[in-house]
Amino acid sequence: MPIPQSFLKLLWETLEDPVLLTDSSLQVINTNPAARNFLGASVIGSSLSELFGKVPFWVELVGLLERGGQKEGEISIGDRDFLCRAVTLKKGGMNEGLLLLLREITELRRMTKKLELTERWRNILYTILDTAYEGIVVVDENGYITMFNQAYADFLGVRPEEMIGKHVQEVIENTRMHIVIKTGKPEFRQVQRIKGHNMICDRIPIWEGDKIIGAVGKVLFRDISEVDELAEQVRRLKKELEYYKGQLRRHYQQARYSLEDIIGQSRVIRELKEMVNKVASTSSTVLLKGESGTGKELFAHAIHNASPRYRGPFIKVNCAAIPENLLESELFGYEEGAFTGAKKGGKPGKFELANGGTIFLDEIGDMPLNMQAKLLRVLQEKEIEHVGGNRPVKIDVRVIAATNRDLEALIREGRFRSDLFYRLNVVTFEIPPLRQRKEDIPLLVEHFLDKLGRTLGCGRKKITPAALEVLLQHNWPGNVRELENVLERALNVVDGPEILPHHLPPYLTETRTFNSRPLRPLKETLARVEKELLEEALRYTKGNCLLAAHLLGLSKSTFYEKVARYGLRESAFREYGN
Ligand SMILES: Nc1ncnc2c1ncn2[C@@H]1O[C@H](COP(=O)(O)OP(=O)(O)OP(=O)(O)O)[C@@H](O)[C@H]1O
Repeated sequence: MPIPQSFLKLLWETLEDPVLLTDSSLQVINTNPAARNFLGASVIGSSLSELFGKVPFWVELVGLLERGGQKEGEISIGDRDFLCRAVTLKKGGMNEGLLLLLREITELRRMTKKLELTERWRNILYTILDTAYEGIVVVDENGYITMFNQAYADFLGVRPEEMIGKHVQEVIENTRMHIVIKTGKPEFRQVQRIKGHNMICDRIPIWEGDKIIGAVGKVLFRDISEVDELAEQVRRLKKELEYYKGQLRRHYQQARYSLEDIIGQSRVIRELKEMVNKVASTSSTVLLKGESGTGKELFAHAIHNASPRYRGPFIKVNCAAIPENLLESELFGYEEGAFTGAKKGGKPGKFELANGGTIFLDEIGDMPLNMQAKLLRVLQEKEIEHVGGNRPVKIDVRVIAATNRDLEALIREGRFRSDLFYRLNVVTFEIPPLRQRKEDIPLLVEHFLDKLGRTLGCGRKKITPAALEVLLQHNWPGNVRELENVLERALNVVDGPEILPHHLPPYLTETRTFNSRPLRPLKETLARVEKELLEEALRYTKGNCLLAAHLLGLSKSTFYEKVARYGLRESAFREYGN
């Protein structure tokens, strides 16, 4: 029996899901009241691409219109999501438009996401529980077990899944979990005897608003005797720590680098290395100048190691890192009772620790003016005075100072004493920035690949000529330190045997690409981009000009005109067929 018209009309009027009818140009020509309520009366006459955006589903609708049949897909309108079923409407064997039935799935999607999130957290929680060292048990408001972790199960010799659903008193001896659920009072660090062991337990009620919904029990240590064992272990480790601290102190009081560790074949580096040999035999004060990361500290070590003092200590002081009020006592030491907090018996300063060796005063340009005066006196008198003391102590120390500041400019600004500058400036090493000795880069790269390969344990990697070229093009404001960091980063991302340009930090390659992009007249560039887009659309639609025109938002005639202008049509059809 045919369905009466009145029934269809009623269905159309009362259906809660929006329904849209379009013509062959995908323009909305009619809707049911639900669609108008949701999208507004102005929806009639608007095109689907305006409503949906040119999402993949819209593209499929264009195809559907040509082929006929039906399709289902997901679309978003505003912040709402819909499942959309599209059916071709036929008239006289021709596809004259589409009928679109929308079903809102926003809430469904939200719930699905929420469920996925809950599931993920549940997995995380279970993993944490099962990898915890402590035994953990969770009970519900009636004392029935809802969670039981692996550690607890191992201790009791049971299987966690078999414990779920049992009453806690059935499973754990001397438990008070069922009491904690009633009192609501947490119990911490309680001793509980289980399987002949004295365990330390926490029992914590779980509240939901003002209602107790369960409790968590934690067994902190498997047995108190373990606490004693741990305490013994801590005592032993402390002793070891003291021993290694001493070793470390001795290590840092020695210069670690010598001349062979200074890599570079540039003329200036060769000359500086020769100079190291010359000045090493004397005790003259040396001033090392150069930007940060150029290798000043390396040279300081090398000078000390090449000198007759090489068996003596090498003490480094970073003048910028020590707070101003501590610098004097750090450098010259203090007597007992010199100030509140002073150590019993006093403390020797860095100059005394460096006796018979070298003191390396790094960042000397940052030394406060009053300390500069005191340092000048030490350099002249070759003796120091403890803070809080009044008898001078003779010292035999070679001073090497370093700075990345322009000391002459600081003198002009009244921030550095000129008399100290002349005292320090006996022998000066000017270490040039890396950008002025780029010929050293390949050797440095090889050196760092060797060194880092060993320390990172990733083996010896190679560098491709293209990646080396990127390094040679860079300006290296951070000098050798920056180069070393860049290579370390590259070794952390490289997975094959060779470092390629894309393993280097993007800031090195990006500037190069930007700088090297050729500038062409705008018209020429726009035409090239337009041609590329037409080709891309034809390729995507496998030569379907109508669809390609739709995709680019062009009328058929404009599209054909452009295709002809760029001589594309024939080649596109030949290559991909229609
Ligand atoms: N010629 C070189 N050969 C090998 N390694 C070098 C060279 N120059 C510098 N380095 C390395 O670069 C890093 C920075 O060097 P160093 O600390 O000596 O620089 P610096 O000039 O003292 O820096 P800052 O002024 O910031 O203290 C170190 O790891 C050092 O070993």
